[in-house]
Amino acid sequence: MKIAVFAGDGIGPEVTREAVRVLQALGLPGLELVEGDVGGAAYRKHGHPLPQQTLDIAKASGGILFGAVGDFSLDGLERHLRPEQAILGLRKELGLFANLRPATVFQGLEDLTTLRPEVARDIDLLIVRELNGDVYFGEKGMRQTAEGLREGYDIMSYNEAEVRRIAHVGFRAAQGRSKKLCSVDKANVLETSQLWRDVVIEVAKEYPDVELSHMYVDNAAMQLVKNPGAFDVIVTGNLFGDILSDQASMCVGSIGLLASASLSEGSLGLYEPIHGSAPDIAGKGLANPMATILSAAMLLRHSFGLEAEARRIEHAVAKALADGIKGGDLGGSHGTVAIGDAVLERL
Ligand SMILES: NC(=O)c1ccc[n+]([C@@H]2O[C@H](COP(=O)([O-])OP(=O)(O)OC[C@H]3O[C@@H](n4cnc5c(N)ncnc54)[C@H](O)[C@@H]3O)[C@@H](O)[C@H]2O)c1
Ligand SMILES: CC(C)[C@H](C(=O)O)[C@@H](O)C(=O)O
Ligand SMILES: [Mg+2]
Repeated sequence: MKIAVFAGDGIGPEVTREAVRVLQALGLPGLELVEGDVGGAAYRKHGHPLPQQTLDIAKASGGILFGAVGDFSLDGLERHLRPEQAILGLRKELGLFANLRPATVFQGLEDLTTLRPEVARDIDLLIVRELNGDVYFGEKGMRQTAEGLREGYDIMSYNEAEVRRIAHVGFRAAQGRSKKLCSVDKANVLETSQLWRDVVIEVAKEYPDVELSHMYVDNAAMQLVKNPGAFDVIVTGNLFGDILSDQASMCVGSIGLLASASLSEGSLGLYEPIHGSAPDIAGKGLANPMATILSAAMLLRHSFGLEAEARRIEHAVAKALADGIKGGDLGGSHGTVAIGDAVLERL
């Protein structure tokens, strides 16, 4: 089994190292890890955030473990050379259109959240985020208005095929859980969202066992804090899913806990924490690697069908948390390596 490891920038290499140690400790037969450069690190070395050799490594692998990209000192580069283009390029080039971002409160650890424990207690939700379209990939640029003012623009659009394929992912995910799907949009204002809603309603006819509801994204942001336990599966577009998943992470406890899977039509997937390169704590050994370790579990489950091994990792993380192993993001004092050690001890 060949796994590509793209550590990236900032805390990316620190958290990825711990996830790799966990993968290695499982004794998986034929495990082969192949490293590749992405992000600002790749730009500095090769002049591009997503070099061809990295793409080749990705395509030759069965799954990709990704750290994070982003380097503020490179934010002045033309957009196509900025570090973030590595992750955007991989998602697009590899057809990784379905982003699964689960947010579940760890049992007995309701006090990790900044919400009141009785509000957070029931959180067990899954955000299904479309990852290949929306305002992220539309035409964009800078121009001048007739009055000579600078104007930035980004075209938001979805076609019906793009909405249909992510809607199916959402409905199937709901079928495997408690059969409730909430589609989040902004159909009261955006044509993109009206089409989204129309198509989701059409697809719903194929899933009579799933209860479909719709919610505007502003209300969804509010309900995620008011009554997060009421959500099961949320299906939404690229931009709304990005924002709501960071919010959901804090409902659970910390952005350092949330893993993700970005899936294609085939078995190739990319697995990464939902957080970024965290330049404010990079290089200090302070980052919580649990989100990346949990992403490695998702990799084993979704790309290699190794459910038992995935659960071993998830139980070890939950046990470490229950035993009081907490990073600074959770008000604790354990560093990156100490958290990795603690998970390894409990595998
Ligand atoms: N998929 C990705 O690679 C990805 C995702 C988000 C942001 N980014 C990039 O990362 C850079 C920083 O962005 P940002 O500051 O908005 O978001 P961020 O997620 O990097 O950090 C936000 C806050 O959360 C904290 N944090 C994040 N991960 C943590 C962890 N594992 N443990 C403890 N604390 C953690 C950070 O210290 C910071 O205070 C930017 O260049 C951005 O574009 C990349
Ligand atoms: C780094 C950025 C391009 C990325 C996104 O917006 O998708 C990140 O915020 C994420 O959540 O994975
Ligand atoms: Mg994000």
